[in-house]
Amino acid sequence: MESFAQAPIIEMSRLTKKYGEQTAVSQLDLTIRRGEVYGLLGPNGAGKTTTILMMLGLTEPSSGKVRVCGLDPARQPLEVKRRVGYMPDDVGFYEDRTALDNLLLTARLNGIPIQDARLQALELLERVGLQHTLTKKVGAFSRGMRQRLGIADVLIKKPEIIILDEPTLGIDPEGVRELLELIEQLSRNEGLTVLLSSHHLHQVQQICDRVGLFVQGKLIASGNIESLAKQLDDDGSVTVELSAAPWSKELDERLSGLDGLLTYNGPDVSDHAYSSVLPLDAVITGTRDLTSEAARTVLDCGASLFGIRRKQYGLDDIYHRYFEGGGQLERSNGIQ
Ligand SMILES: Nc1ncnc2c1ncn2[C@@H]1O[C@H](COP(=O)(O)OP(=O)(O)OP(=O)(O)O)[C@@H](O)[C@H]1O
Repeated sequence: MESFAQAPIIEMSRLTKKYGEQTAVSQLDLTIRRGEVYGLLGPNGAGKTTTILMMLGLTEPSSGKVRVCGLDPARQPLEVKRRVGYMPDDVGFYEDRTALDNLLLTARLNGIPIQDARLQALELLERVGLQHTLTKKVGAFSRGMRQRLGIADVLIKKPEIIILDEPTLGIDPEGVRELLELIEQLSRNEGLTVLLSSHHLHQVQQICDRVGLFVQGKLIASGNIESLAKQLDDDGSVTVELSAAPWSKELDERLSGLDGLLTYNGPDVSDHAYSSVLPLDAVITGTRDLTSEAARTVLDCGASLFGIRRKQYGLDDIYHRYFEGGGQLERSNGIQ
């Protein structure tokens, strides 16, 4: 039986949104599980916001299906709104009121009794690190403080899912780190499902369990970083980078003759450089991992090994490969 933690909480199948002739979201198949932190990653105009609006019932799909907590947002928007907290990229507050006042207003709109609301709001302000700003008007808040208040504002109605559109936009690095930590804690400690839309690879990589890459309305890849890296590296080849000295003709020849080698990119050496004590670099790609054989070869040739590592693909490589290589769009079939 499927455990609670793995139960789907958001399901989209063949979800499509057209604006006139333009397809903003095309045939989207995606399932997000309870408690997951999922990152929607993609350039401007990729369809991230349109997807979010369909989940919230704020725009109707042209075709296909979306279910949020088992509900159809187009038919049951209020039910969905009760369960989902949405923080747009530019949160609006009453600027001449305090953070506490703003939270109490949101609580009132959500039908929370005033006594409970006050306690909850104070607790939330502490949780997002705004407990020392109780008398300050929101108009005087920094962007980072506003975003933290935005998170408290979506949490006050105790949602099952929070959707954050570019939550770290315009915040300094320290503020970003704190905000990401807060989001991660919310998911880990309280089982909250988090959907995060972003342009920032590194931030998404830090806290998301899985990432979906959107390009031109299509979800072209989805998975954890490891599985995306595998998709990137799907011909099974392994690349090893090494640094050694002194370099010799023998070392060159033996490395380029390794069994299972696909490509060898040795240093550009002159006779003089062969005797250099400065380490030189080589890149070896094989049909399998040649790290230990390459290391042994260096030592057998009487050279010192200054470094050797199997190349690991990060989200950066993946992002560039998918976003800059139109040819990769074909891989979109059958992802979950
Ligand atoms: N109300 C609308 N009417 C017509 N076209 C729209 C409308 N909303 C969005 N679009 C178009 O749909 C496409 C997807 O836009 P969307 O805002 O979903 O992208 P996005 O990935 O969220 O981009 P960004 O990162 O800039 O917010 C874009 O080409 C956009 O111009």
